[in-house]
Amino acid sequence: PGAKYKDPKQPLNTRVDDLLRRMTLAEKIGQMSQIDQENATADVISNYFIGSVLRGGGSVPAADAPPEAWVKMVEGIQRAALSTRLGIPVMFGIDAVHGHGYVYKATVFPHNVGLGCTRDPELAKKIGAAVALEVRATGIPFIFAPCLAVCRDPRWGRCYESFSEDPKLVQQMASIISGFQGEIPTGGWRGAPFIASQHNVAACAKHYVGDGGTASGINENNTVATFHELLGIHMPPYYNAIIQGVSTIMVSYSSWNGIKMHANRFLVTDFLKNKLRFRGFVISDWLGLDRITSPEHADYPLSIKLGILAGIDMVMIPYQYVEFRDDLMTLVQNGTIPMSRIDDAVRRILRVKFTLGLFENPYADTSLVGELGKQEHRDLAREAVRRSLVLLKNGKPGEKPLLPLPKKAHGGSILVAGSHADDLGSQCGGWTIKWQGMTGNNLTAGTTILDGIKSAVVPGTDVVFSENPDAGLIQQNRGRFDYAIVVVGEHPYAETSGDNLNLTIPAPGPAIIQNVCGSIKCVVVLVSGRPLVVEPYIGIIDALVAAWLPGTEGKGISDVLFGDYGFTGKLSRTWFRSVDQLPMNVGDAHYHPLFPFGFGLETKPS
Ligand SMILES: OC[C@@H]1[C@@H](O)[C@H](O)[C@@H](O)c2nc(-c3ccccc3)cn21
Repeated sequence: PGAKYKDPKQPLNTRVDDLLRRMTLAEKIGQMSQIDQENATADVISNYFIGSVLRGGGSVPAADAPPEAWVKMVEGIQRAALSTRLGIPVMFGIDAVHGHGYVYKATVFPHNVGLGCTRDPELAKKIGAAVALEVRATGIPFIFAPCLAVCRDPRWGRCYESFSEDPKLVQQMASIISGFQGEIPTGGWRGAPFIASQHNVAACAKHYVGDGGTASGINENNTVATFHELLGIHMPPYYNAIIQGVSTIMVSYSSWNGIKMHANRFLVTDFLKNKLRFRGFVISDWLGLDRITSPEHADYPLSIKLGILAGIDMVMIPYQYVEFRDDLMTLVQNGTIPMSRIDDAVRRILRVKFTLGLFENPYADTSLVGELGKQEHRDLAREAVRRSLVLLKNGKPGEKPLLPLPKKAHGGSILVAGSHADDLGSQCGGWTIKWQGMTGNNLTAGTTILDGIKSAVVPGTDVVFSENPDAGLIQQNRGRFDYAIVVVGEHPYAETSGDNLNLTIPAPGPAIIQNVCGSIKCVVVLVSGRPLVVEPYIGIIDALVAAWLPGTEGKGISDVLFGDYGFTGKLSRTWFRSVDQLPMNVGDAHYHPLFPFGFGLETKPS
């Protein structure tokens, strides 16, 4: 009969043990190696027994590639892996962090900071399930999501990837994992990886642990906290992730009290693997081992020794696979790293691959290509946009509310102004088509906020769009407009490029607010990854809406502005008065925000 590990009727652990004992050290190290797709040729995959490939820095099959092209690319890599002696399938991973954002015409959902404002775990699950289908449409079974950071300082460039500053709200939204992977059966199955079907994907809870607590929000920096504070603020979401059977956990670039997380055996092995009984695999971040030293890669053998002994199982190398293999081989052969550590890593990786069904289904289910960007998913994203919006002001003191806006202007025109009114890329933010995101309207398929406004007003209504209207013109024409919608905010960024100490609305946003709102009744819609400085303008603004980074479904904003739906969102983060107050989070002794955590005005559907 064939080898036991190839028999799906065998118990999982029997398959793992049977396969492990057949593997050479080179094959084991291969399984621990994740390389970037840019160097994943058939020869490299087969000669180095590569276990995983990611789409990382910047490669796509082609510009505007359809799902079939992604399927073909992943298939080529898989065929090479299956041609090896033991035929262990490769696991392809990608950052589907707000929908399958890297893929042309995928549905792009609101980034996590906005989803947190819905406070709806069931919505999170539905989104997870939809994203899993869009990822599977491209033949990919593994995503580096969700980010479970508890962002404690909005100056951090990754704060929009965090559901909230409040660990309990992040724990609630961690239910997105049950959408990605499928709902774990009640009872039994504690801590072991769980993937329900070929319509689900292996998820990755990241970045373990305390990524959102770095000093002054400096990316990849140091989180100063007692163990009690770490457990109280940053650890809770990982309990929820493990209970849901999360398959993988990614280690943070950051340090805890000066110790690099990628070298922290106490937290990765003693606590996560032994105390919390996490049974999936732990993956490093990109060059995470290299960055244990400064300068990075200064002593790769030392980096590998510290990272692997800390408990990292799979290494996102992503290019130095020869050096990684050679150095790790040496460290095992000279006894620095025991074979038992290697076997633990490979066992965990194989457990996830068997649970994913990769041995039985190494190739894509091409019947799913139609799931990418499906209207049903776009409708779900539009609902998420509606429910993520937070109404911070509605009418000046003593004046009647401005929202919901009338769809029919009373004789006048409607002015739409601002850099973000007609910019699909900016409303999607980072991790969209490109790592850093893009501005403009031809990056993918979607509707801008302006598109939504135009389709919401009654036909014949004059909507005037001026990205950056001249102050004089506004003055002269002020009588012409019933009201104005000013859409301004941040341009796309990701990771360190988003670190920002002043958090002011980028120019020319403030000038546009002052020019327009100084003359015309205005609602300001802020497109940003986090709270920004608004206090200087709040007096001249009639209504203020936090829209966060809504993604491709811009109609979700006009749906609520014009009253088809009411505002229901509540702040997932404290809205500071001034950056001098930061960090300032709900529960702090000194807490004098402009708008507190949980704040949000409501309107009824009109
Ligand atoms: O894309 C893979 C992972 C992602 O999952 C992590 O959340 C994130 O920290 C990350 N940064 C880089 C990355 C950083 C600098 C240059 C090139 C790539 C790569 N990655």
